Amino acid sequence: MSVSVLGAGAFGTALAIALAGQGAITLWARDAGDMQSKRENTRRLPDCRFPDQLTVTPDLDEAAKADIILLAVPMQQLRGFLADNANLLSGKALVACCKGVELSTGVGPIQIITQEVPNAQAAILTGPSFAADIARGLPTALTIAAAKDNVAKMLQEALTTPSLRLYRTTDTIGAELGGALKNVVAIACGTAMGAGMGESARAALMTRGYAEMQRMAAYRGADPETLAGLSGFGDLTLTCTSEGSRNYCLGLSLGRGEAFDPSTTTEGAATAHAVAKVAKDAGLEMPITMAVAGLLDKSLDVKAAVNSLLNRPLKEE
Ligand SMILES: NC(=O)C1=CN([C@@H]2O[C@H](COP(=O)(O)OP(=O)(O)OC[C@H]3O[C@@H](n4cnc5c(N)ncnc54)[C@H](O)[C@@H]3O)[C@@H](O)[C@H]2O)C=CC1
Ligand SMILES: O=C(CO)COP(=O)(O)O
Repeated sequence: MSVSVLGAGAFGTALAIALAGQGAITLWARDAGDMQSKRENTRRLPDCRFPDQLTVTPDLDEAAKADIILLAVPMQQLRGFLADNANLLSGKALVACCKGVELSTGVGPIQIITQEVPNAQAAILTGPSFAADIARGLPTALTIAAAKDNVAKMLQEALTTPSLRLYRTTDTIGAELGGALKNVVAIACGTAMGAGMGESARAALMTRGYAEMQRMAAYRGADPETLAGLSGFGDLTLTCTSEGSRNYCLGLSLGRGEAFDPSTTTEGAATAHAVAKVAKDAGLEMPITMAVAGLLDKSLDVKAAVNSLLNRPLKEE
């Protein structure tokens, strides 16, 4: 099975490096020139040299010939990218590698793939992993989800490496929501830590944030067990506790009242607004998500956000 990665940000580049150990792999980049000459993605993933089996190309027609295509463009760009290239991608196994909920529609990557490239086999690769860890070959475990188990199994076998271990599930909704929603909680946790609220506050936010994730997942028909796995609990743990996470760092900046580089990919920001809308329309209680959305659009300051959580009516856990 041939594999290509479309999108050469930190994660796409890291996956291409990791999978190059298994055989030839193509990485498509809009701006391939520098990477072709330097054999490194100096901008997004410095100090990780490309193996010989990795070919970087700006030619999408060439890259799209592979049987398995990993889609590593950011979440809010996914639909436009697929719509522009639907003919090239028709009939392929398309694996979303992005995490989030679409701002304009409230849906996740699997539904976007299904809508834009109807006869593709849609899947998602998600779970706790920093790009630099994967590129360096550090031990990592991820979830691969596809609606049909035979597709999930085929992808699990094709994309597992000696250091990257994939678990499979057919619960695509649970897998994509786990990865999407943990980023919103990471922003909340970063904010708490940045504002000096302490480790106990972070633990409370992680736990009650997880309860919100479970609530949204149940509403969307996911299996709660999926959220207890790598995509969900696993990714929540990583992203809410490490400055390696851009979403957590966005929160740190909010908590400290500092500026944050707007060009940084922080999927949790758009997802917070998307999920807040879905929750409001559905009557779901997601107060942490609402507080994060309020912090981001500046309708709440940190003090008001904390008060909005602490002053809620007392309830059973
Ligand atoms: N960086 C990480 O450690 C991890 C990232 N992810 C997910 O991977 C996705 C991508 O994130 P990163 O690679 O880290 O972001 P990044 O900011 O490093 O790179 C994004 C890349 O997407 C490209 N891009 C943007 N719009 C595009 C379009 N319309 N067509 C083609 N290319 C386009 C940009 O040129 C850039 O190379 C996100 O959803 C993120 O949540 C998942 C796990 C780990
Ligand atoms: O998804 C990630 C880890 O699993 C990466 O997190 P950030 O996008 O917050 O950097």
